[in-house]
Amino acid sequence: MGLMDGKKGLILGLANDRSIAWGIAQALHREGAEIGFTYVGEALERRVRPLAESLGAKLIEPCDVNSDEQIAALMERTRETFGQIDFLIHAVAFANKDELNGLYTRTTRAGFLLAMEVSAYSLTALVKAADDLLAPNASILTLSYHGARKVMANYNVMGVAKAALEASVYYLAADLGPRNIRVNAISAGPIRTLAANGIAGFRSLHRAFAEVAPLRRNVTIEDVGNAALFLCSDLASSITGEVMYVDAGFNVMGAPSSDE
Ligand SMILES: NC(=O)c1ccc[n+]([C@@H]2O[C@H](COP(=O)([O-])OP(=O)(O)OC[C@H]3O[C@@H](n4cnc5c(N)ncnc54)[C@H](O)[C@@H]3O)[C@@H](O)[C@H]2O)c1
Repeated sequence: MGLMDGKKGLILGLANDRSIAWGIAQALHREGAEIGFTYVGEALERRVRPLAESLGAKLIEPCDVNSDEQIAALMERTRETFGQIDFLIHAVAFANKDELNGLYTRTTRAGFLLAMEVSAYSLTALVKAADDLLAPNASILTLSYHGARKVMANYNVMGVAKAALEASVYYLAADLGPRNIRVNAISAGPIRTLAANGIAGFRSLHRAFAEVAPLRRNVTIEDVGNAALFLCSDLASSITGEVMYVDAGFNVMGAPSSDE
């Protein structure tokens, strides 16, 4: 018996086998979930399709979250393939590389709006479009980062977008709670992925993190996948509106320990 037996849903944000979405997909699949995947553009489709097929995916569709038409088409295909869905995983974010270095005060209007649209509004757009597909007990999950709450050098406009994303989790949880639909976020520690490559100084941030975190290590996509599995399963049936840290404890530290 798997924790996700009989559950079906969508994962948006798979780019390659280093994606957090891949860690989540593997954990949910291992416990019996049936998963549909999306991709953006042909280059990513070539990477996503074989990964999705290796998990027996019946639905692999394009979806640029900035397009209401593509979101609507995705939900139509989802209805045909699955009927209702029990989970929706949003592992999507983007900001121009130019905005992810130096001073936050240099953020452009266009760069701000783009980061907000892809990284924050898209969760609301997806939930809105999936509304009548969501089964009672469905679980919605997004990915945040500590830069939403504390200043992280170079994270800049993405920190502001993640703050909006976390607030969206609260409001969506309040709206959908009466239907027993849960909405949560995982705030993951830094992981070397395609998206993380765009952030200036990420390598040294990644290294320093493991020196400061109470567990003295970085987190993996498997760690995040297992936490996502918990939040999407019935084990977490009373948890909603929560931003759960999966960060080896980094967020509780004020100053680094002086034990070495
Ligand atoms: N890697 C980290 O250190 C870290 C830490 C905390 C949170 N996160 C968050 O985890 C999530 C997944 O990122 P990742 O690190 O696995 O990187 P990733 O590059 O593997 O995934 C990012 C995904 O966003 C998708 N995307 C970008 N623009 C899109 C659009 N317009 N429409 C649809 N999809 C779009 C990309 O195709 C890609 O699949 C993101 O929200 C990211 O901010 C990452």
